[in-house]
Amino acid sequence: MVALAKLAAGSYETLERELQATIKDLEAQALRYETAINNISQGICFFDTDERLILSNRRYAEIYRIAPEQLQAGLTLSELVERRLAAGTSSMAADAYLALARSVNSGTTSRIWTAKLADGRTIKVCHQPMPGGGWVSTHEDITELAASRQIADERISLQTLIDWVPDYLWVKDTESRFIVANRALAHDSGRDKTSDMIGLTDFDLHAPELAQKFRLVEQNVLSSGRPMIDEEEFVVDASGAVKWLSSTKVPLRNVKNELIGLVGIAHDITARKQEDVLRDGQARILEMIAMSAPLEKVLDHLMRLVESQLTGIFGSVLLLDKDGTHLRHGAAPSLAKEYTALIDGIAVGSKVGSCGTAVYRREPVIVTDIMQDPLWEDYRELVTPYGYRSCWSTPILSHQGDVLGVFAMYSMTVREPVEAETRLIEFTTRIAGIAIERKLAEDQIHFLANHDVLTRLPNRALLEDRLSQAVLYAQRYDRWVTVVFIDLDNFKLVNDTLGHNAGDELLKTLARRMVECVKATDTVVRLGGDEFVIVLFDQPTNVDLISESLQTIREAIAAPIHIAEHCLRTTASIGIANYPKDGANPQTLLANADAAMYRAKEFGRDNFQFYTPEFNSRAHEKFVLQGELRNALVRSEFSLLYQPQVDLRSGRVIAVEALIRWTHPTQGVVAPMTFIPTAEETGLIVAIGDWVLHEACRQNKAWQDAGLPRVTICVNVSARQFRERNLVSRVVNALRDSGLEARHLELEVTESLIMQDIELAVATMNELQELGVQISIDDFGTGYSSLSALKTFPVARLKIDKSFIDNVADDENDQAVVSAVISLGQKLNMRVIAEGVETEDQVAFLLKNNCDEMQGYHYSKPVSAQAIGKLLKAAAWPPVHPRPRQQQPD
Ligand SMILES: Nc1nc2c(ncn2[C@@H]2O[C@@H]3COP(=O)(O)O[C@H]4[C@@H](O)[C@H](n5cnc6c(=O)[nH]c(N)nc65)O[C@@H]4COP(=O)(O)O[C@H]3[C@H]2O)c(=O)[nH]1
Repeated sequence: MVALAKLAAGSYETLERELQATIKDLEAQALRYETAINNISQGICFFDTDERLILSNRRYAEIYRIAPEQLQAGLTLSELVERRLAAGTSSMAADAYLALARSVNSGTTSRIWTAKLADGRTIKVCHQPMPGGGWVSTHEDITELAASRQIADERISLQTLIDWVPDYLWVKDTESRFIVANRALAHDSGRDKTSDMIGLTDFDLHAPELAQKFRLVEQNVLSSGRPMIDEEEFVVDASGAVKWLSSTKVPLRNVKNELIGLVGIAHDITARKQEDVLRDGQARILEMIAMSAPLEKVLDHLMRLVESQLTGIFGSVLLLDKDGTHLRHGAAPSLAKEYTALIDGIAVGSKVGSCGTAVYRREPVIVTDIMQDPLWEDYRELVTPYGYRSCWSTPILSHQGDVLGVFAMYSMTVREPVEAETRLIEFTTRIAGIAIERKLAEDQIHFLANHDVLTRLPNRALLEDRLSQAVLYAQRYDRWVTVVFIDLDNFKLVNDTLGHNAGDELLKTLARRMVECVKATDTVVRLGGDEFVIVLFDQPTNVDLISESLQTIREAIAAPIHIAEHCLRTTASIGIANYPKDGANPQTLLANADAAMYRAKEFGRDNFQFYTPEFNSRAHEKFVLQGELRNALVRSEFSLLYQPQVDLRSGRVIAVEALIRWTHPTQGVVAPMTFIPTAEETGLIVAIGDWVLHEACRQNKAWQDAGLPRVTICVNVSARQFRERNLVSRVVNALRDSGLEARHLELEVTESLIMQDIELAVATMNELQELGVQISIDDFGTGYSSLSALKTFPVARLKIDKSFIDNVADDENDQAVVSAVISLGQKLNMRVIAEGVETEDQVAFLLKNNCDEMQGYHYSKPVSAQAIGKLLKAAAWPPVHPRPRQQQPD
């Protein structure tokens, strides 16, 4: 357009000149352009939209080995492909190539790829679509670069590969020398570079035994040609840590299949192994706890288990003392023994190292540097010689949250626990808590099984054991053992009058006193109720010295005891048996001390008796007696005698006392005092008493039915009978069966019987009185009746005990007592009868002192029912103090 304008305006010559110049310029420009294109190092070609070649350079012709003249403009893409195929520089078949090229050409973005030519060269192709259609592509021969890259890649990637593997990887020759080792193996073998491993053997890295073990395994692989797969092995690495490995060792062959060494790979399974050890260890410890293994052993195992999991850690368990203020050694298998001895018994407090403080605070105390932490200020000197630098303590708690002890981990380095250690602390304190709690529960069960809960003294179960030990000791050292059997007198009275709490308090006080007055090696046992046994260990072979100890015990028991507002004095019946004189074994000694105690009771209580062999024959007799008594009722061997009771003023028989007799098949007539106590002990008295009641009522009714003057029949009731709940209904039965009116029956109860349980006694007496039955107090004066209590008793008569009557004629004291009782009884509206009256003087005294009635040999011994019948039949009553008409021997 510019040229035409000029043509219109100027001359042709000018135009031609300008045109020539422009053509020249363009030609020069094209030449420069072609020169430039031909001189670049990459092949280049341009194609138009019709896939016809616009331009290609020389390098392109060179790369594809096509003569430049065969690459004229206008050449089609498929013709070009044909030429490359012919030149052997195509990367694929013609169709495939055309398909690929067209798919690339249809895109709008550039693509780069590497083509591998048929002649082996590698060409990098960069393809760029042109805005108006067609494309330009550059081609670079990178054959050499690719080759060197490949070599570099292979080399670098193999080492990199194996170095990145955290497992151990190695290749060894047939002499077990390392040819290749990865970084992990070199590092753990203490080598800086992997190349430092080359040529080394296991003997350069491990202890000889371990190296030999590896050598044998590898030689086995090499000689058999069979791989070893996933075998567990352990090594000690350069840092001294033990590692468990799962190793695979495979024979290595060259292309000719010749054995040239082996390839090994080993995977670190230490963590898994530790988990296994921990799991197995935990199971083992729980089993030990379940099997009641000693606590020290369980804790020792636990500490070793903890230490097996960690490196450079020492475990320790301290147990909280019963007093709750001190810590005792529990287990610390790896701590220095001297150190554990020094901290044994350490106090709990706010600044007592890690352990004492952790228990005090009831929370973990982590001391990372013992040398700096103020909690250790007072203990630094103590710990310094052992080099412990950090101590992490955690209280061991029961499931209820009570502190049982403390677990500590000591380390020689200044640090705090890592996560794994914290987990292990939790695990350990939990297991230790279970073990300690179990032990405490067992101790408690054991204590309860062997001790009396009230007094906390050993019980019968422990007695034999302690006594056996004492006997063994005495045997060996030629000493004595003294067994003291103690039965408190009238303990029941305290229980009944002051209540069970007072009784318990009394027992506890006496138990404490007994313990205080014997040696620590002696044993005080509560057998139950009010019975105690003391085993005096290691006694001198001298009865006098033993008596001294006994006297101390008696005094301890007798000292006043203040309970609430009461001041009590207790006495005891004590029996003593000594080893070896009175028995060679615990059972005999106990039985003989018991027999001696009974003897003391028979002797009127509040005394002690040494065992003598006669006690045994007595015990034997008692045993036989019991058997015979059981049969006596069935065989009707019992009978009753009757002793008259006379009105002192009128001389009339106003009552008769029924007194039992036993006609023994071989011994003849046996007096009641011989068998009544045994009948009481065995309970047979209840049946016997029932029989007496029925027989006495029946006899009295028989006398009445015979038309004889009416008298009261007096029947003795024993304590045991009185305690029977159905005493009243038994009395009702006897009255009903006999048809006797209640007012003609009197029950004699002893003063001590009433005092055993005043409330119950008064209630029963009231019931009987309501029936119309009379009550009298037998043996009055021997018991403990207080006057105020006496007033409340529904009692018709007091019987003054024979012991006061015996000497009443001469003894002023007895006279005073008897006259006092007479006036007392009369003031209380009771009649008073004197028992055991034998002489005229006694009668005279009684008459003078206004006694109401009397009973005794002076008038009549106990006689048969017939004799009483005759006596009653006599029409004329004897004068005031006559001799009886007839007397039969008792
Ligand atoms: N030396 C002497 N003794 C005299 C005289 N007057 C009476 N006695 C004896 O004194 C005892 C009086 O009976 P007790 O005090 O109830 O003492 C009775 C009573 O406690 C008990 N007893 C007797 N029969 C029975 C019974 O059927 N049941 C119960 N539970 N105990 C009975 O046995 C005890 C002794 O009975 P006995 O041997 O029959 O002895 C009787 C009687 O024979 C006397 O002037 N001089």
